[in-house]
Amino acid sequence: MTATALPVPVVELSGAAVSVGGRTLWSGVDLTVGAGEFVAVLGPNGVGKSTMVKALLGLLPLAQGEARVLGRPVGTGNPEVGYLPQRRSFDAQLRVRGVDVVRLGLDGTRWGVPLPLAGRFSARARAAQARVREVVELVGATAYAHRPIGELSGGEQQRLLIAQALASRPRLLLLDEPLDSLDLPNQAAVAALISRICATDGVTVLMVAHDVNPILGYLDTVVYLAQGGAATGTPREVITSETLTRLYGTPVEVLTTSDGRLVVVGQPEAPHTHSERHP
Ligand SMILES: Nc1ncnc2c1ncn2[C@@H]1O[C@H](COP(=O)(O)OP(=O)(O)OP(=O)(O)O)[C@@H](O)[C@H]1O
Repeated sequence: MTATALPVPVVELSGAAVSVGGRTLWSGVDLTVGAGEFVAVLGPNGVGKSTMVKALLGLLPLAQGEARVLGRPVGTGNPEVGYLPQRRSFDAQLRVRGVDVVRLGLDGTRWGVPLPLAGRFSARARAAQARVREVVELVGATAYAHRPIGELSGGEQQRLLIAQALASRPRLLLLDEPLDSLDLPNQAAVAALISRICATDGVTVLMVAHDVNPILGYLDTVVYLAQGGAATGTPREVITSETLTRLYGTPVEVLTTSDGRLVVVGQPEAPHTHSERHP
């Protein structure tokens, strides 16, 4: 009898540690993430959440342990990995349309160079247009995607940027604080959208976030980073008063609401600016 091959994990970290400038940010991180899972990377400011994304992109070598993405050692320029970096904003005067920004996710290097007339009607161009339409619809941005991106709200811009990252059909999407600067209803809406993308398209999403509450109901796995330690597992395993108090070094309480949802109270607030990097 032939044994059925187990699916290859999308993200695997084993005994992983990262150092910058000779300082260890986090260590001993073990994580296995499968297809279609929604994972949040959480923890206080400066603990190294973005650095974890950079390590998975192959931009920063691990100091210890091993990192594999889609069964292979991490490397740069993997077309199966989509990435949305932290803190993007568009100038209010920018006239480029939302759909053009999304299209950049397919052929970024050719942006702004008009195709020759014949090229505009080629099968390839038609397929690209169809894909842009499809992802714009998927993120619910059809109504405003033809407007200049600079005129759109933060939440609308964020949806179009997620569409851009999805355009090339990545199997892993790395999002660095995509909810930053969104109001609470928009944070919940974008979290619901990401969860839908995981479920319907089988895309694995690893997202850095500050506040766990708006996304908690959608997460399969959480990674809490803290100085000198880390905890990974399902929200129910990791999000406990005891674990978060230990990781943050300050009292954090986890409550269960009458309808069974977890709520984290007392998690240190994220400052609006990164004072140590942007005085
Ligand atoms: N290339 C680098 N060289 C030196 N230090 C760095 C480098 N990149 C990051 N750091 C430092 O590593 C630490 C972790 O940075 P990182 O951006 O990963 O934190 P974070 O948890 O994402 O923070 P935040 O919540 O504030 O966005 C910070 O102290 C930062 O200044």
